[in-house]
Amino acid sequence: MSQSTIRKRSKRNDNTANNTNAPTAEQQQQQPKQQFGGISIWSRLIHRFIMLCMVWGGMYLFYFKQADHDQNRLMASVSDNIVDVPLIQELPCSDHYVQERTEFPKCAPIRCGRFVGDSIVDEHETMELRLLAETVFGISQPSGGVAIFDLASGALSNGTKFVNLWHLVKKRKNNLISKKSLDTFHIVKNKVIHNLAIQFGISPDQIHLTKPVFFTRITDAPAATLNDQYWHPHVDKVTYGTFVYTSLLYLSTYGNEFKGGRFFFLDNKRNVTIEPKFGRISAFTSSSENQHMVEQVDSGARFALTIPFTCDKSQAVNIPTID
Ligand SMILES: O=C(O)CCC(=O)C(=O)O
Ligand SMILES: [Fe+2]
Repeated sequence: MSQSTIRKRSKRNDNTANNTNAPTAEQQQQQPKQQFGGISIWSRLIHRFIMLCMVWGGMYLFYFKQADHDQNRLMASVSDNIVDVPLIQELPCSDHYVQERTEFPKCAPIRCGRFVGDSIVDEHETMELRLLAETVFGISQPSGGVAIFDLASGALSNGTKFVNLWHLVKKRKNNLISKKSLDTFHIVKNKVIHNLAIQFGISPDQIHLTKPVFFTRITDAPAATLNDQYWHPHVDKVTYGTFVYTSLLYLSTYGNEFKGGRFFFLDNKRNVTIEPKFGRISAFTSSSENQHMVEQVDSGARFALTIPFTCDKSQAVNIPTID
């Protein structure tokens, strides 16, 4: 309320204080005509205008929040700690599974979707696999921003090509991979299978590891090969052929060890974001209901392990053993 209004009001109060009796008809006629209940018409107009602005502002904010909510949803942020029960998003399955359901009824998904869990794999297991990745990538000199090591085939990025690490290990030319880290991998894989079976209503003994089972280290170095262009939207079943379930174990933390590099599910009306976090499992059915992409890494090094599964035993792979 303006100061002049306050002044006017106190003046009026003074007048009434002096007059103990009700105002005479003459006095009433002298009252300013533009006052209602003691507030000038201007004050009322300003008051109404402010109220209107507040209502419009509120509606505008609500609309924007709603629009943002429709376009993007942060499913799992780094500050979230998803323990005990995984966070699940169920989705209608794509038609891809129709044939798989008849061929592999205990493996093809009955329900589709995705889940995220931060306590499926423990800290020691994650650390063991992170160390494996760091050791292996220590001898890899990729030409671009992506270093890949496929645990199944042994292929390790080297320049614009690959070397076979298993050949080197078997020839005892190095001891980069220990039995302990491979045992840890199998423990992690079995934990993931257990969770996939629960979430997607399948039999744990009917899904099989398929290739490639790969570690990645992504930096901001410019792309030199097609493999380096990891940021394109894709559907894993189309890209890799045999995937029915994709699981990812993050071995480093977004915002802490690297910038950029978030994972986005590209749903019809919105993106659903997973922020990679050390020890976090993100798993999903691999068909078009889960189209996704990885944001470009701006700085630091992003480590992850992809563990994919198939229903088709003929597409299964074994990880070599070490004694
Ligand atoms: O590393 C990730 O978060 C996902 C990688 C991915 O989508 C892929 O390799 O197909
Ligand atoms: Fe993918």
